[in-house]
Amino acid sequence: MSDAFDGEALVNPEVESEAEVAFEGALRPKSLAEFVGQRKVRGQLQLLLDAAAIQNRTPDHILLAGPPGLGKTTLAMIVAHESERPLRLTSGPAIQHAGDLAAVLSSLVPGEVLFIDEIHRMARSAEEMLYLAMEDFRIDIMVGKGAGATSIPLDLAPFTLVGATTRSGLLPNPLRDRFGFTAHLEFYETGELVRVLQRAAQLLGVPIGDEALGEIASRSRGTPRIANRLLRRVRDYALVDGGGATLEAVRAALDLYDVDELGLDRLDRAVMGIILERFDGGPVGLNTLAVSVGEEAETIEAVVEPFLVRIGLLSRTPRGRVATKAGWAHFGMPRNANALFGDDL
Ligand SMILES: Nc1ncnc2c1ncn2[C@@H]1O[C@H](COP(=O)(O)OP(=O)(O)OP(=O)(O)O)[C@@H](O)[C@H]1O
Repeated sequence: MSDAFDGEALVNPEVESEAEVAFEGALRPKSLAEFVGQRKVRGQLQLLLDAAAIQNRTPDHILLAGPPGLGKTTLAMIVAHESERPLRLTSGPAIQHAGDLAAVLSSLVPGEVLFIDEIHRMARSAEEMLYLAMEDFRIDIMVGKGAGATSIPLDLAPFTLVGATTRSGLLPNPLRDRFGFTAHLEFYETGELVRVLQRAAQLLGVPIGDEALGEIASRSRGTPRIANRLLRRVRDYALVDGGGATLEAVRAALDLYDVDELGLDRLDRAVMGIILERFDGGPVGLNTLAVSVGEEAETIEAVVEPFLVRIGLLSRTPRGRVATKAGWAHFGMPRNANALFGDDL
C-alpha cells in the first residue's frame, strides 16, 4: 500500500528550480488578452486599469489571493506592462523589519508597481508602515529610542501595490481593507490548461496534439505552473524515445514520474495515506497531519488541501480533515465500517 504514496514532488507548485524560473519567464503572457482563464478577474483588472488610465492616476492597490502557480506573479507583471509602468519585485520573507520596507518604498519612482509576493509573511512592524504608505503615500521613520525617539515623516512617490498571498485569511483586516480590489484566483479547468499548454508548446517548439495536451492538462492539478512543467518532461521523453509527443508518450512519461491520472503527487498521497491508513479516514487535525508527513502545516493548508478538497477526495470539517468516499475509492481501499465520511458530515 505505501508504494502508492511514494514518488517525485513533480507536481508541487511551490518547488521551483533556477532552470524553471528562466523557463517560466519565457512563457509568461505579457497582456491580459494573452492570459488564459480567470475571466472574471481579467475583466475586473481591465476595468481598474482603464479607469486609472482615463484619470491619469496610479491604479488602485490590488491583492491577488490563491494557491501557488495560478498566475499571481504573471498578473502583477501584466498590470505593470499594460499600464506602462516600471515594476519592482520583492517578497514578504525579504521584509523582516520596517526598515527593509522603508528602503524599498522610499526608492520607488512615481507610478511604479510594487509587487510583494507572500505578503502575509511580512514582519508586523512593516505591515503597520505599509498601512500609511498605501493610504497617504507617506511613512513615518522612527529615529532614536525610548523617550528621545522622534518620528520623521517622509513623502513617497505614488505607487500601486500588488500583493500576492496563498493565505488571505492570515492578513490582518486593516491591511486587507486597504486594497481597492481583491482577486481570488481559482484552479483552472482542463480546457483552459490545454490553451496554456498549446501556447507553451508553440513557444517551446514541441509538436503535440490536443489529445496529448488534454492528458497533460488533466494531470496538472488545475495549475498552469505544473502543466508547463509536465510538458517539459513529456518533451524530454519524446526526444529520448524518438516517437514524438503522442498520447501514449504522455501517459508513459507521466507514469514514469509517478503523476497519477488525477495529478496527485507524493505529498498529496502521503497526506491521504496518513488519513486513510493511520486515522481510519479521519478526522485528523492539521498539525497532526503536518507532523506525520514531515511538512509544514502552512504548505499542507495552502498547497495540498485546496486541491484535494476541490477534487472531492478530502473534506475540511470543524473537527479536522476527513477522507470522502471518493478519497477511499481513489486509493482502492475498502471503506472502514467505523469511518466518518467527509461527505456525510
Ligand atoms: N493564465 C495563464 N495563462 C498562461 N500562462 C499562465 C497563466 N497563469 C500562469 N501561467 C504560467 O504559469 C507559470 C506560473 O505562474 P506564476 O509564477 O505567475 O504563478 P504564481 O501564482 O505567482 O505562483 P507563486 O505564488 O508560486 O509565485 C508561469 O510560467 C506563467 O507563464
